[in-house]
Amino acid sequence: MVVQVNNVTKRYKQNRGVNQASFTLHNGEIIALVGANGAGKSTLIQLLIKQIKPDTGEIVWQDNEELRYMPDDLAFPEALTAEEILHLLGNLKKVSKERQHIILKEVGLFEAKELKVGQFSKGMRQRLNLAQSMMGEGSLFILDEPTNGLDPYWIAQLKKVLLHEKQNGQIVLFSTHLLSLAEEIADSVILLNDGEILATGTISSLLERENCTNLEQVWLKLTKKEGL
Ligand SMILES: Nc1ncnc2c1ncn2[C@@H]1O[C@H](COP(=O)(O)OP(=O)(O)OP(=O)(O)O)[C@@H](O)[C@H]1O
Repeated sequence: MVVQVNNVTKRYKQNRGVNQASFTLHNGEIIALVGANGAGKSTLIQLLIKQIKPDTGEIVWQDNEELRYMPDDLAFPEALTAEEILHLLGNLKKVSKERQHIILKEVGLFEAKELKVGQFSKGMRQRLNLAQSMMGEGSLFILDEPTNGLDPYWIAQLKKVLLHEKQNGQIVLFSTHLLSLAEEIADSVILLNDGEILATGTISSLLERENCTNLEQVWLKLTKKEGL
């Protein structure tokens, strides 16, 4: 499956949002969406998941439009347990109990499955958020700042999950402020700044084109933050 984003613009007040974004997403590819606070990453993600509509431009899907999504923050009912929440969502998304338990194990919440979410730490809530996004169908997997609140062990586990999804032929698109993570696991990068795509392409092509040795240098150079 391929997703094409053609000249997509979404303007909020003061012209912020996303301006004339164009790129193509391919199967079996991990794409990192990077950019400063307010650059437009979440806006672009909301456009991709059809939570908002573009003012102009279009997003064209070559195949069915099913996707899975991990928002940057997801409030769960505090009085329910992790198992109950996955069970409810599993019924909606037709995911077997066995698969629900496998996912709980993958995100390290199997032992805590009978604890109420109200007793969860921030990292545990984020892992439950990851778990809900791993359920269901769809060949586009979108994650908005998935490392938020995760400790180094769980960031390492998240990397494994994303690489595994890629091996299964998924398109994995995630936003992040961790440029080293983008460099480590992403095939390509979309660098947003003030709603504009400043650069897009494979990591190696960006490094070569900008004559830089790492993504941080590319980011500082293109966003003109060198020397700050
Ligand atoms: N619903 C909205 N109404 C008005 N302005 C908005 C809305 N959503 C986003 N914006 C503005 O659009 C711009 C891009 O915001 P967005 O949340 O997409 O950035 P981001 O790159 O995800 O930022 P961060 O790294 O801080 O999460 C910002 O200037 C923001 O204030």
